[in-house]
Amino acid sequence: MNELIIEAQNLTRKFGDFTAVDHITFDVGRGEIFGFLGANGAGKTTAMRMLTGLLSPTAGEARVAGYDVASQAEQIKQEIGYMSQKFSLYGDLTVYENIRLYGGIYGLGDEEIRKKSAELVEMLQMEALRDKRVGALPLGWKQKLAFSVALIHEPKIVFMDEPTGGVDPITRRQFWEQIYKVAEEGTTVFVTTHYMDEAEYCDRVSIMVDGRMDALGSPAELKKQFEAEDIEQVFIKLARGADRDEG
Ligand SMILES: Nc1ncnc2c1ncn2[C@@H]1O[C@H](COP(=O)(O)OP(=O)(O)OP(=O)(O)O)[C@@H](O)[C@H]1O
Repeated sequence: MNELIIEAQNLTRKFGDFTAVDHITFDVGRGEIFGFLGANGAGKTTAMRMLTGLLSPTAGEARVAGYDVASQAEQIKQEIGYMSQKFSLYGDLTVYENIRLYGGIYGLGDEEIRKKSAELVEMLQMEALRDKRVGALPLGWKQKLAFSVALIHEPKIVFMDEPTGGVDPITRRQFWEQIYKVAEEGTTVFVTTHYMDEAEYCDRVSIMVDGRMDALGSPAELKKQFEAEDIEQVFIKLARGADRDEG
């Protein structure tokens, strides 16, 4: 594999006696699209919080973009983008205002923000919507905008937590075209999803069960290993053995 953007070794997080993430070991390369799957409560959010420097591990270690998650969280925040359904754009601000706001949050200068805002609005073909309130846009547009905004500071890796929830398959497919483009340009994409067709679009997929990473490989490798027709079947075979499912 080329340059490694994530290197996790026995990464673990306990809450009291409960082990939410249990010694996970994996690498993710530059420009790779890495799918992070698991049933509700499997430990995905906890693992992502550690990888983004928001929560310290109780054992093991991880480096993201070359920085240690436990001791260099501030440097990591400069190198990553983050997008989730729950935490994202400001509905009361316009498209343009959101872009400018995030440019500021990510530490870009005024001139850079002006340049980037114009580029993003054009790339998204949102010129006509520039001054519209984001709250009034269709969900699919909001998602595309949130993705672009997460990339405004040209991070090495973007973490996405169920980025396409709630939209139709065609809009999801269009969103994935954007993901491919960004990955081709060298940005690593780390994505959680509940849509099994999306898992098939990833270069590699990991499946978490009860805090452990029970499967890791390309979609083709996993289908072969688990003698399954598709990733959904792999997922079901693994999830059947799980103790936790809070869904
Ligand atoms: N702060 C906390 N204190 C105690 N337990 C926690 C805490 N955060 C998470 N957990 C527990 O750790 C386990 C893993 O939770 P986590 O949110 O990481 O799962 P998940 O895979 O992201 O699930 P979902 O898909 O529902 O978001 C769950 O059993 C959860 O209740």
